Amino acid sequence: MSSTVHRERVPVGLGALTIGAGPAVVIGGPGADARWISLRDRRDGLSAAEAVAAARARWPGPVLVEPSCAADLPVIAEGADGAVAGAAWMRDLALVRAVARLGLPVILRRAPSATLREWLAAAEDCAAEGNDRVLLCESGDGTARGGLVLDLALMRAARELSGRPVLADLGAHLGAGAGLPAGHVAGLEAGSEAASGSGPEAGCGAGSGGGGGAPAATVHENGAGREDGPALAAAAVAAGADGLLLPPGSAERDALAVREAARIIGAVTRQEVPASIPAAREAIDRVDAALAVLLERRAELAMTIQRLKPVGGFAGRDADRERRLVAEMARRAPTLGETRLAPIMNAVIEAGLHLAEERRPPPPN
Ligand SMILES: O=C(O)C(=O)C[C@]1(C(=O)O)C=C[C@@H](O)C=C1
Repeated sequence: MSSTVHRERVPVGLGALTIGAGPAVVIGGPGADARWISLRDRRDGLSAAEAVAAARARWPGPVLVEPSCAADLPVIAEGADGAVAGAAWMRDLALVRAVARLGLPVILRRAPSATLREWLAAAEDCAAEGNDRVLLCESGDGTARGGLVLDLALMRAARELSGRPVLADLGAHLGAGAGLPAGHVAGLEAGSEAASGSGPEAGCGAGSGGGGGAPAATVHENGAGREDGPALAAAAVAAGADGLLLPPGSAERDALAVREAARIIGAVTRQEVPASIPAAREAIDRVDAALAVLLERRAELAMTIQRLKPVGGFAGRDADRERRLVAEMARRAPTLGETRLAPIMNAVIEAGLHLAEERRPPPPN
Protein backbone atom coordinates (compact mmCIF):
# COMPACT_ATOMS: atom_id res chain seq x y z
CA MET A 1 0.00 0.00 0.00
CA SER A 2 1.47 3.34 -0.97
CA SER A 3 0.48 4.89 2.37
CA THR A 4 2.93 2.68 4.25
CA VAL A 5 5.82 4.65 2.77
CA HIS A 6 6.96 7.63 4.83
CA ARG A 7 5.68 10.65 2.96
CA GLU A 8 6.80 14.24 2.77
CA ARG A 9 4.87 16.44 5.16
CA VAL A 10 1.93 18.10 3.34
CA PRO A 11 0.30 20.98 5.19
CA VAL A 12 -3.35 21.64 4.37
CA GLY A 13 -4.81 25.14 3.97
CA LEU A 14 -8.16 25.86 5.55
CA GLY A 15 -9.25 29.36 4.57
CA ALA A 16 -6.38 31.55 5.77
CA LEU A 17 -5.24 28.87 8.20
CA THR A 18 -2.46 26.38 7.49
CA ILE A 19 -2.56 23.08 9.35
CA GLY A 20 0.49 20.85 9.51
CA ALA A 21 3.15 23.55 9.54
CA GLY A 22 3.61 26.02 12.36
CA PRO A 23 1.77 25.74 15.65
CA ALA A 24 -0.93 23.22 16.47
CA VAL A 25 -4.32 24.78 15.74
CA VAL A 26 -7.53 24.50 17.71
CA ILE A 27 -10.76 23.75 15.85
CA GLY A 28 -13.96 24.34 17.79
CA GLY A 29 -14.80 26.13 20.99
CA PRO A 30 -14.37 29.75 22.07
CA GLY A 31 -11.23 31.48 20.76
CA ALA A 32 -10.49 28.70 18.26
CA ASP A 33 -8.57 29.14 15.01
CA ALA A 34 -11.42 27.51 13.10
CA ARG A 35 -14.91 26.44 14.05
CA TRP A 36 -16.99 23.45 13.16
CA ILE A 37 -20.61 22.48 13.40
CA SER A 38 -22.33 19.14 13.04
CA LEU A 39 -25.51 18.96 11.01
CA ARG A 40 -26.29 15.83 13.00
CA ASP A 41 -27.00 18.04 15.97
CA ARG A 42 -29.73 20.37 14.73
CA ARG A 43 -31.85 20.62 17.83
CA ASP A 44 -32.96 24.11 16.82
CA GLY A 45 -34.88 22.87 13.77
CA LEU A 46 -32.78 24.85 11.28
CA SER A 47 -32.32 23.46 7.78
CA ALA A 48 -28.77 22.46 6.82
CA ALA A 49 -28.40 25.64 4.75
CA GLU A 50 -29.69 27.79 7.61
CA ALA A 51 -27.37 26.11 10.11
CA VAL A 52 -24.33 26.69 7.89
CA ALA A 53 -25.36 30.30 7.21
CA ALA A 54 -25.84 30.90 10.96
CA ALA A 55 -22.35 29.51 11.69
CA ARG A 56 -20.89 31.76 9.01
CA ALA A 57 -22.72 34.80 10.34
CA ARG A 58 -21.35 34.23 13.85
CA TRP A 59 -17.69 33.98 12.87
CA PRO A 60 -15.50 35.38 10.05
CA GLY A 61 -12.87 32.59 10.12
CA PRO A 62 -12.84 29.09 8.62
CA VAL A 63 -15.97 26.99 9.21
CA LEU A 64 -16.00 23.20 8.91
CA VAL A 65 -19.24 21.30 8.67
CA GLU A 66 -20.05 17.68 9.45
CA PRO A 67 -22.91 16.37 7.29
CA SER A 68 -25.67 14.24 8.72
CA CYS A 69 -26.13 12.47 5.38
CA ALA A 70 -25.17 12.67 1.72
CA ALA A 71 -28.04 15.10 1.06
CA ASP A 72 -26.19 17.74 3.12
CA LEU A 73 -23.16 17.73 0.84
CA PRO A 74 -24.29 20.42 -1.67
CA VAL A 75 -24.92 22.84 1.22
CA ILE A 76 -21.44 22.12 2.56
CA ALA A 77 -19.88 22.63 -0.88
CA GLU A 78 -21.66 25.96 -1.06
CA GLY A 79 -21.00 27.38 2.37
CA ALA A 80 -18.17 25.62 4.23
CA ASP A 81 -14.39 25.82 4.15
CA GLY A 82 -14.03 22.13 4.91
CA ALA A 83 -15.98 18.98 5.67
CA VAL A 84 -15.80 16.75 8.71
CA ALA A 85 -16.38 13.09 7.84
CA GLY A 86 -17.80 11.55 11.01
CA ALA A 87 -16.29 8.39 12.41
CA ALA A 88 -19.14 6.22 11.09
CA TRP A 89 -18.62 7.65 7.60
CA MET A 90 -15.11 6.27 7.54
CA ARG A 91 -16.60 2.80 7.21
CA ASP A 92 -18.62 3.81 4.15
CA LEU A 93 -16.09 4.49 1.44
CA ALA A 94 -18.74 5.63 -1.05
CA LEU A 95 -19.66 8.43 1.35
CA VAL A 96 -16.02 9.27 2.06
CA ARG A 97 -15.46 9.56 -1.67
CA ALA A 98 -18.55 11.76 -2.04
CA VAL A 99 -17.22 14.09 0.66
CA ALA A 100 -13.83 14.17 -1.07
CA ARG A 101 -15.46 15.15 -4.36
CA LEU A 102 -16.63 18.40 -2.78
CA GLY A 103 -13.05 19.53 -3.31
CA LEU A 104 -12.85 20.98 0.19
CA PRO A 105 -10.36 19.95 2.87
CA VAL A 106 -11.69 16.83 4.60
CA ILE A 107 -11.26 15.96 8.25
CA LEU A 108 -11.42 12.18 8.32
CA ARG A 109 -12.25 10.91 11.79
CA ARG A 110 -11.05 7.42 12.62
CA ALA A 111 -13.91 5.02 13.34
CA PRO A 112 -13.59 3.31 16.73
CA SER A 113 -11.35 0.26 16.38
CA ALA A 114 -10.50 1.06 12.75
CA THR A 115 -6.91 0.05 12.02
CA LEU A 116 -4.18 2.37 10.81
CA ARG A 117 -4.34 0.65 7.43
CA GLU A 118 -8.12 1.20 7.12
CA TRP A 119 -7.81 4.83 8.18
CA LEU A 120 -5.02 5.61 5.74
CA ALA A 121 -6.82 3.69 2.97
CA ALA A 122 -9.87 5.95 3.47
CA ALA A 123 -7.57 8.98 3.08
CA GLU A 124 -6.13 7.45 -0.08
CA ASP A 125 -9.68 7.05 -1.35
CA CYS A 126 -10.12 10.81 -1.01
CA ALA A 127 -6.88 11.33 -2.90
CA ALA A 128 -8.15 8.99 -5.62
CA GLU A 129 -11.06 11.40 -6.08
CA GLY A 130 -8.53 14.15 -6.81
CA ASN A 131 -8.69 15.62 -3.30
CA ASP A 132 -5.46 15.26 -1.39
CA ARG A 133 -6.39 17.84 1.24
CA VAL A 134 -7.11 15.32 3.96
CA LEU A 135 -6.57 15.71 7.69
CA LEU A 136 -6.66 12.60 9.84
CA CYS A 137 -8.49 13.01 13.13
CA GLU A 138 -7.93 10.52 15.93
CA SER A 139 -11.29 10.19 17.64
CA GLY A 140 -10.62 7.30 20.00
CA ASP A 141 -11.63 3.73 20.61
CA GLY A 142 -14.46 2.63 22.84
CA THR A 143 -13.44 1.16 26.17
CA ALA A 144 -15.05 -1.84 27.86
CA ARG A 145 -16.47 0.46 30.54
CA GLY A 146 -17.81 3.12 28.18
CA GLY A 147 -16.21 6.34 27.02
CA LEU A 148 -13.43 6.69 24.50
CA VAL A 149 -9.68 6.58 24.74
CA LEU A 150 -7.44 8.33 22.21
CA ASP A 151 -4.72 6.26 20.57
CA LEU A 152 -1.96 8.84 20.31
CA ALA A 153 0.62 6.31 19.11
CA LEU A 154 -1.68 5.45 16.21
CA MET A 155 -2.20 9.14 15.49
CA ARG A 156 1.56 9.67 15.42
CA ALA A 157 2.09 6.70 13.13
CA ALA A 158 -0.60 8.03 10.78
CA ARG A 159 1.24 11.35 10.60
CA GLU A 160 4.60 9.70 9.96
CA LEU A 161 3.36 7.33 7.32
CA SER A 162 0.98 9.57 5.41
CA GLY A 163 2.64 12.98 5.76
CA ARG A 164 -0.87 14.31 6.34
CA PRO A 165 -1.72 16.63 9.22
CA VAL A 166 -3.27 14.85 12.17
CA LEU A 167 -5.77 16.10 14.72
CA ALA A 168 -6.77 14.77 18.13
CA ASP A 169 -10.44 14.94 19.04
CA LEU A 170 -10.62 15.97 22.69
CA GLY A 171 -14.41 15.81 22.74
CA ALA A 172 -14.48 12.93 25.19
CA HIS A 173 -12.19 14.78 27.56
CA LEU A 174 -13.98 18.09 27.82
CA GLY A 175 -17.32 19.17 29.12
CA ALA A 176 -19.86 20.02 26.46
CA GLY A 177 -20.27 23.49 27.93
CA ALA A 178 -23.87 24.37 27.32
CA GLY A 179 -25.87 22.88 30.08
CA LEU A 180 -24.69 19.30 30.39
CA PRO A 181 -24.67 18.00 33.92
CA ALA A 182 -21.34 17.22 35.53
CA GLY A 183 -20.21 13.68 34.87
CA HIS A 184 -21.34 13.80 31.28
CA VAL A 185 -19.10 14.40 28.34
CA ALA A 186 -19.87 15.34 24.80
CA GLY A 187 -18.61 14.62 21.33
CA LEU A 188 -18.92 10.89 21.63
CA GLU A 189 -21.00 10.46 18.55
CA ALA A 190 -18.44 8.08 17.15
CA GLY A 191 -19.00 5.78 20.07
CA SER A 192 -22.75 6.16 20.01
CA GLU A 193 -22.88 5.46 16.28
CA ALA A 194 -20.84 2.37 16.82
CA ALA A 195 -22.94 1.28 19.76
CA SER A 196 -26.27 1.82 18.06
CA GLY A 197 -25.09 0.52 14.73
CA SER A 198 -26.74 3.51 13.09
CA GLY A 199 -25.08 4.44 9.84
CA PRO A 200 -24.36 7.94 8.65
CA GLU A 201 -27.66 8.11 6.80
CA ALA A 202 -29.60 7.82 10.03
CA GLY A 203 -31.39 10.94 11.20
CA CYS A 204 -30.86 12.90 7.98
CA GLY A 205 -33.04 15.93 7.52
CA ALA A 206 -33.60 19.28 9.17
CA GLY A 207 -34.14 19.24 12.88
CA SER A 208 -33.38 15.58 13.31
CA GLY A 209 -33.23 16.32 16.99
CA GLY A 210 -29.79 14.89 17.47
CA GLY A 211 -30.93 11.27 17.37
CA GLY A 212 -27.56 9.55 17.55
CA GLY A 213 -26.04 12.89 16.68
CA ALA A 214 -23.18 14.86 18.16
CA PRO A 215 -22.68 15.95 20.76
CA ALA A 216 -24.48 13.06 22.41
CA ALA A 217 -24.02 13.32 26.13
CA THR A 218 -22.65 10.10 27.48
CA VAL A 219 -21.77 9.15 30.99
CA HIS A 220 -18.04 8.65 31.14
CA GLU A 221 -17.58 5.59 33.25
CA ASN A 222 -13.83 5.33 33.23
CA GLY A 223 -13.44 8.35 35.46
CA ALA A 224 -11.96 10.62 32.81
CA GLY A 225 -13.66 13.96 32.63
CA ARG A 226 -13.34 17.60 31.77
CA GLU A 227 -10.19 18.07 33.84
CA ASP A 228 -8.35 15.80 31.38
CA GLY A 229 -8.55 18.35 28.58
CA PRO A 230 -5.27 20.26 29.11
CA ALA A 231 -3.26 17.11 29.94
CA LEU A 232 -4.60 15.31 26.87
CA ALA A 233 -4.03 18.39 24.71
CA ALA A 234 -0.40 18.56 25.87
CA ALA A 235 0.08 14.83 25.28
CA ALA A 236 -1.48 15.01 21.83
CA VAL A 237 0.67 17.96 20.76
CA ALA A 238 3.78 16.26 22.14
CA ALA A 239 2.81 13.19 20.11
CA GLY A 240 2.70 15.32 16.97
CA ALA A 241 -0.91 16.52 16.71
CA ASP A 242 -1.14 19.39 14.23
CA GLY A 243 -4.44 20.41 15.71
CA LEU A 244 -7.03 19.70 18.36
CA LEU A 245 -10.73 19.23 17.72
CA LEU A 246 -12.94 20.56 20.50
CA PRO A 247 -16.71 20.19 20.80
CA PRO A 248 -18.42 23.28 19.36
CA GLY A 249 -20.13 23.85 22.71
CA SER A 250 -16.94 23.76 24.82
CA ALA A 251 -16.90 26.03 27.84
CA GLU A 252 -14.59 29.03 27.50
CA ARG A 253 -12.57 28.00 30.55
CA ASP A 254 -11.91 24.52 29.11
CA ALA A 255 -11.04 25.85 25.65
CA LEU A 256 -8.63 28.38 27.19
CA ALA A 257 -6.87 25.72 29.27
CA VAL A 258 -6.52 23.44 26.25
CA ARG A 259 -5.12 26.25 24.09
CA GLU A 260 -2.61 27.24 26.74
CA ALA A 261 -1.42 23.64 27.21
CA ALA A 262 -1.03 23.19 23.44
CA ARG A 263 0.85 26.49 23.18
CA ILE A 264 3.36 25.73 25.92
CA ILE A 265 4.07 22.13 24.89
CA GLY A 266 4.07 23.06 21.20
CA ALA A 267 6.74 25.70 21.83
CA VAL A 268 9.01 22.98 23.18
CA THR A 269 8.16 20.11 20.82
CA ARG A 270 7.20 21.54 17.41
CA GLN A 271 9.85 22.61 14.94
CA GLU A 272 8.87 25.81 13.21
CA VAL A 273 10.41 27.56 10.22
CA PRO A 274 8.42 30.80 9.98
CA ALA A 275 8.73 32.60 6.66
CA SER A 276 7.64 36.11 7.61
CA ILE A 277 8.29 38.63 10.38
CA PRO A 278 4.76 38.34 11.86
CA ALA A 279 4.96 34.53 11.79
CA ALA A 280 8.42 34.61 13.41
CA ARG A 281 7.12 37.02 16.07
CA GLU A 282 4.20 34.75 16.80
CA ALA A 283 6.60 31.81 17.13
CA ILE A 284 8.80 33.85 19.48
CA ASP A 285 5.71 34.75 21.52
CA ARG A 286 4.98 31.05 21.94
CA VAL A 287 8.54 30.31 23.05
CA ASP A 288 8.40 33.26 25.45
CA ALA A 289 5.17 31.86 26.90
CA ALA A 290 6.96 28.59 27.65
CA LEU A 291 9.98 30.49 29.01
CA ALA A 292 7.75 32.51 31.32
CA VAL A 293 6.20 29.36 32.76
CA LEU A 294 9.66 27.89 33.38
CA LEU A 295 11.10 31.12 34.78
CA GLU A 296 8.23 31.40 37.23
CA ARG A 297 8.75 27.81 38.33
CA ARG A 298 12.49 28.37 38.66
CA ALA A 299 11.98 31.49 40.76
CA GLU A 300 9.80 29.53 43.17
CA LEU A 301 12.42 26.78 43.47
CA ALA A 302 15.21 29.36 43.92
CA MET A 303 13.24 30.94 46.78
CA THR A 304 12.77 27.53 48.37
CA ILE A 305 16.48 26.79 48.28
CA GLN A 306 17.34 30.17 49.82
CA ARG A 307 15.03 29.37 52.74
CA LEU A 308 16.64 25.95 53.18
CA LYS A 309 20.31 27.01 52.92
CA PRO A 310 22.15 27.78 56.15
CA VAL A 311 23.23 31.05 54.52
CA GLY A 312 20.72 32.06 51.86
CA GLY A 313 20.45 35.01 49.51
CA PHE A 314 23.39 36.92 48.01
CA ALA A 315 25.53 36.11 51.02
CA GLY A 316 25.32 32.37 50.26
CA ARG A 317 26.08 32.61 46.55
CA ASP A 318 27.91 29.59 45.12
CA ALA A 319 29.96 30.52 42.03
CA ASP A 320 30.99 26.92 41.37
CA ARG A 321 27.38 25.70 41.28
CA GLU A 322 26.51 28.57 38.91
CA ARG A 323 29.36 27.67 36.52
CA ARG A 324 28.32 24.00 36.45
CA LEU A 325 24.70 24.92 35.84
CA VAL A 326 25.66 27.12 32.87
CA ALA A 327 27.91 24.39 31.42
CA GLU A 328 25.07 21.88 31.70
CA MET A 329 22.68 24.27 29.95
CA ALA A 330 25.18 24.83 27.14
CA ARG A 331 24.94 21.14 26.28
CA ARG A 332 21.27 21.71 25.39
CA ALA A 333 21.80 25.19 23.98
CA PRO A 334 25.03 24.79 21.98
CA THR A 335 24.21 27.69 19.66
CA LEU A 336 24.24 30.08 22.60
CA GLY A 337 27.12 28.33 24.36
CA GLU A 338 28.50 29.05 27.82
CA THR A 339 29.72 32.57 26.99
CA ARG A 340 26.28 33.84 26.04
CA LEU A 341 24.37 31.77 28.55
CA ALA A 342 26.44 32.97 31.52
CA PRO A 343 25.09 36.58 31.62
CA ILE A 344 21.53 35.35 30.95
CA MET A 345 21.69 32.92 33.85
CA ASN A 346 23.38 35.51 36.04
CA ALA A 347 20.35 37.78 35.53
CA VAL A 348 17.95 34.91 36.19
CA ILE A 349 19.76 33.81 39.34
CA GLU A 350 19.99 37.37 40.66
CA ALA A 351 16.26 37.90 40.04
CA GLY A 352 15.63 34.82 42.20
CA LEU A 353 17.97 36.05 44.93
CA HIS A 354 16.34 39.50 44.97
CA LEU A 355 12.92 37.89 45.24
CA ALA A 356 14.11 35.65 48.07
CA GLU A 357 15.50 38.64 49.98
CA GLU A 358 12.33 40.68 49.46
CA ARG A 359 10.16 37.84 50.69
CA ARG A 360 12.38 36.68 53.52
CA PRO A 361 10.37 36.55 56.71
CA PRO A 362 11.60 39.01 59.35
CA PRO A 363 13.93 37.39 61.94
CA PRO A 364 12.22 36.58 65.24
CA ASN A 365 13.19 39.13 67.95
O1 LIG B 1 22.01 26.14 44.33
C1 LIG B 1 22.04 27.01 45.18
O2 LIG B 1 22.79 26.95 46.18
C2 LIG B 1 21.21 28.20 45.07
O3 LIG B 1 21.18 29.03 45.96
C3 LIG B 1 20.40 28.37 43.85
C4 LIG B 1 21.09 29.26 42.84
C5 LIG B 1 20.17 29.28 41.58
O4 LIG B 1 19.30 30.15 41.49
O5 LIG B 1 20.31 28.36 40.78
C6 LIG B 1 21.23 30.62 43.40
C7 LIG B 1 22.40 31.07 43.93
C8 LIG B 1 23.61 30.31 43.92
O6 LIG B 1 24.73 31.08 43.67
C9 LIG B 1 23.54 29.15 43.02
C10 LIG B 1 22.39 28.70 42.47
